[in-house]
Amino acid sequence: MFPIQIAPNDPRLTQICARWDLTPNDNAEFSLLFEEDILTLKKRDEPKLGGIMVDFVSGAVAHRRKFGGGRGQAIAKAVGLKAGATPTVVDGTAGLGRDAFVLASLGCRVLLIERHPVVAALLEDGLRRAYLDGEIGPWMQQRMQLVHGSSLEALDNLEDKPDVVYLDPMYPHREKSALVKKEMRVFQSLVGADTDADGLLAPALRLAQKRVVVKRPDYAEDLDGVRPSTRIETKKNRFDVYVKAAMG
Ligand SMILES: C[S@@+](CC[C@H](N)C(=O)[O-])C[C@H]1O[C@@H](n2cnc3c(N)ncnc32)[C@H](O)[C@@H]1O
Repeated sequence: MFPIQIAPNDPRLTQICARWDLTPNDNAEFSLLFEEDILTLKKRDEPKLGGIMVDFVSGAVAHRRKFGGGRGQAIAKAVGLKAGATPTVVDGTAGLGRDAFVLASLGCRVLLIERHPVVAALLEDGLRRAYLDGEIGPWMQQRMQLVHGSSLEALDNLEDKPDVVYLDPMYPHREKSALVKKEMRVFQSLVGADTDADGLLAPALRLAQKRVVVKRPDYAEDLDGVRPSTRIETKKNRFDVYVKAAMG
């Protein structure tokens, strides 16, 4: 049960609490509210940080889909997207679904697994609105599906083996907190560090047919101390690629 503050007279929030096992609590650190039909999370004592929400239809994520470099992006190369190869992907650490959305918008079918109930609630709300959108709704319904649970178990229980398992666990930030984007600060204080992330690599390698891709900050050590087959570097991050078989 995760304690959360909600507006008591909004029946949509009462439903969300029941569905995601959230406990309405007036003194909770975080509050959930609808802002213009968008489920939003705020840190109660730090309103200046603003809210976090999932919006695939407009805003930064939609902008990146339209103008963000398509299959030339590092993440696309890392999962092996190329002419004639559009891999299926399990995103084992879905978060706010941004990376998964980039891959889905490039044609990949992505199963998103998220264990934090509040993050999963925000993600489901973002998917609900995206599924209804006239432009992206039809392919979103086909390509992005959410599962709530821990990938530490779920990866070993999936029947359909994807080409790629993608992992982006939380990593403690090195930058001074003032430099971390406001939205990221709310997200980090909600989720914390994924200290058990090393345990994801082995089940990911068992499940993926072709490769496992791990997104890491450039200063981070290898996941579970295992050296990848290759690395794709970006300005702040790198994608560690563990190759099992050629993309074909
Ligand atoms: C850094 S965020 C991922 C951000 C995501 N790549 C994006 O583009 O929005 C990491 C997320 O993974 C989730 N997570 C960590 N370990 C997990 C596990 N074992 N199973 C499912 N979700 C997990 C955390 O709750 C958090 O929401």
